[in-house]
Amino acid sequence: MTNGDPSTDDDRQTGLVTYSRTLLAPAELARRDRAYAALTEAVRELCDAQLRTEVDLEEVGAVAAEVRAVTARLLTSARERSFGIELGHDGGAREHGNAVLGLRNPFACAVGARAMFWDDRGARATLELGALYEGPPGCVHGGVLALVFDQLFTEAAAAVGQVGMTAELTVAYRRPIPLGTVTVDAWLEVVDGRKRRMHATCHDGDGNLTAEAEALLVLPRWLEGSDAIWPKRPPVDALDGDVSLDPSVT
Ligand SMILES: CCCCCCCCCCCCCCCC(=O)SCCNC(=O)CCNC(=O)[C@H](O)C(C)(C)COP(=O)(O)OP(=O)(O)OC[C@H]1O[C@@H](n2cnc3c(N)ncnc32)[C@H](O)[C@@H]1OP(=O)(O)O
Repeated sequence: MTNGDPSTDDDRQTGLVTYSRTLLAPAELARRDRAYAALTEAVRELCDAQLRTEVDLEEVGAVAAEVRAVTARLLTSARERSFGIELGHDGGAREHGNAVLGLRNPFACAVGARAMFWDDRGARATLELGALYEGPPGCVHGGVLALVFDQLFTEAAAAVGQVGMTAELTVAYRRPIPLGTVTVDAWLEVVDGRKRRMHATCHDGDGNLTAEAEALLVLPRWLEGSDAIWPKRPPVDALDGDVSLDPSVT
């Protein structure tokens, strides 16, 4: 099965994971990633503007027609299914459709300098969760935070070489989280065979502890001893430097 994208070859199957491999030269792949990252950012800005605009209704109608026309242009050539996982030239995995950190997903909040970073105990991120992520008025949606924790736990486990899938996730919401800057931090606490027990915190922009989470990650039986490839993330010291939109792009 292929993913309908002529720039990738047939899929490689590892357990339940399907990989495709790019057929593009490295420079072309990087050029393409930059172009799609710019498009994604533009769409993200559009979504925010669409949510907050107060232009008159005639203008709203005109913009809706223009956006539909743009959508039709994009669909003149499009994949038939989700992005999935591709393998880059360095063998690294590219999951550009991922809902939290996908390079081509406008809903993703952990991209560029806001990426999820790895260190020797886990992973963390400083995110900007604006109006698009609202739950209680002026505050971050609890489900959005659970989504962020779910991905962060996976990252933290991978950072210390203990990959797994989320089997259980519990969030304790301690106080409302104002929209804006949010810092999340996750680490591995206990490994018991294929089970990994994780812990995480969330702080708001003023440094208040707003939520804590626990998760049980399990290395799936089908993944044990397999050659599944896990994405690599930038080290935490990249936080102070220039972070590319996609760490797999060199
Ligand atoms: C991973 C693949 C990627 C590969 C390449 C990379 C690609 C890069 C991907 C990036 C990915 C990002 C992803 C973001 C984070 C998600 O969104 S993860 C998605 C949400 N989670 C899921 O879809 C998981 C669905 N559940 C499952 O697939 C399976 O139930 C599990 C969790 C893998 C476990 O299945 P299993 O391997 O058959 O485990 P099993 O042998 O039944 O149990 C093992 C142990 O775990 C315990 N256990 C299992 N489930 C539970 C549970 N729910 N509660 C309590 N205990 C449990 C069992 O009791 C058992 O304990 P012991 O008897 O050993 O003490």
